[in-house]
Amino acid sequence: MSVGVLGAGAFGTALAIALARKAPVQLWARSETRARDMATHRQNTAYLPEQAFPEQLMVTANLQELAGCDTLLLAVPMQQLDNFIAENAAALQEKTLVACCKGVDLRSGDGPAEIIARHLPDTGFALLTGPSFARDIAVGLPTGLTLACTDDGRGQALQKALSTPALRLYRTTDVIGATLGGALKNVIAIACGATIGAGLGESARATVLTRGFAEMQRLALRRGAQAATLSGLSGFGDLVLTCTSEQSRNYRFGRALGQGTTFDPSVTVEGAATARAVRDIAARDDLDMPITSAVAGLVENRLDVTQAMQDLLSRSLKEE
Ligand SMILES: NC(=O)C1=CN([C@@H]2O[C@H](COP(=O)(O)OP(=O)(O)OC[C@H]3O[C@@H](n4cnc5c(N)ncnc54)[C@H](OP(=O)(O)O)[C@@H]3O)[C@@H](O)[C@H]2O)C=CC1
Ligand SMILES: O=C(CO)COP(=O)(O)O
Repeated sequence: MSVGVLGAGAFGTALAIALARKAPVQLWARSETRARDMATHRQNTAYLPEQAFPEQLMVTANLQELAGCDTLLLAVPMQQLDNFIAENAAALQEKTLVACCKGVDLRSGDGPAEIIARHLPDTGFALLTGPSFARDIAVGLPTGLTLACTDDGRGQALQKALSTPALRLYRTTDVIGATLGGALKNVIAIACGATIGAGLGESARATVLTRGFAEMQRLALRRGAQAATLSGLSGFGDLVLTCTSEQSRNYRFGRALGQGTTFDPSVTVEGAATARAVRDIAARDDLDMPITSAVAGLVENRLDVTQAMQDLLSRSLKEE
């Protein structure tokens, strides 16, 4: 299997570094200047400074140079995926595409699998997700991930090719569960960050995390996911990581909302758009997702954290 990585941000670069420790990898950046800078300095100074590239990592801004790769990892942000696939469909045909993004597209309400199937219906698809910070992967720290693929034969081949001594991939055919777990944990991480930022305490955060997990399960099970996927790495595992770590951009964004401070708008915060997309899906499906709705309200500046918490606490009492 020959692997290329499309998207040279933090995650794409980290995956390329990890995989290039065992076999040649091509990393594609959309910016010629960035690609040249990385090739010269053998590191990604913009997104992942001080992580030296292995010898077998090649960088390019020319997609044609990845023509020989049979497997392409897509590491662009979720809200860019639709346009990215549409613009580059010709180069992506007849490849196996492994989406590495976490979220739900705001325009269509779709996840990566549906978006790719719409543009490239005959292309092999898998999703790589789970609790993993880019820097940890790049450094070579032990990390467990979920590889979701409906075609289990393809899934087994990808699991083998993309696992390394430090990166341990678990396999599932439940693409729906893996997609929704990875998308929704970012929304709940914003809520947890806001809770801590507003000084509401760690007990409150534990409640938000746990009731957030109940929301994740409610939506995912309704959409056909398996319960075991939600309690696995791509669901519960990533939820715990993202809701409790200062490394998480979603958590830090939520904390800034809670503190009433500004947050750099150029930073990728997948949970912000996903909260709005999922709030709309839940309304259509007649599902109760109060924490997700509260996060959508915070992101849209219709609510502040005090009001959001007041709304959540004043709901009628219910069974767990
Ligand atoms: N960072 C992490 O720890 C993890 C991230 N992920 C997921 O990976 C995905 C990517 O995140 P991450 O790498 O962190 O994000 P970053 O913000 O670090 O990087 C985003 C990258 O995508 C590129 N990009 C943006 N839009 C386009 C486009 N239209 N066409 C081509 N390239 C584009 C950017 O290019 P440019 O620099 O030119 O703007 C940049 O290289 C997200 O869905 C995230 O949830 C998953 C697990 C861990
Ligand atoms: O998905 C991640 C960890 O698994 C990265 O989280 P952030 O996007 O919040 O930084």
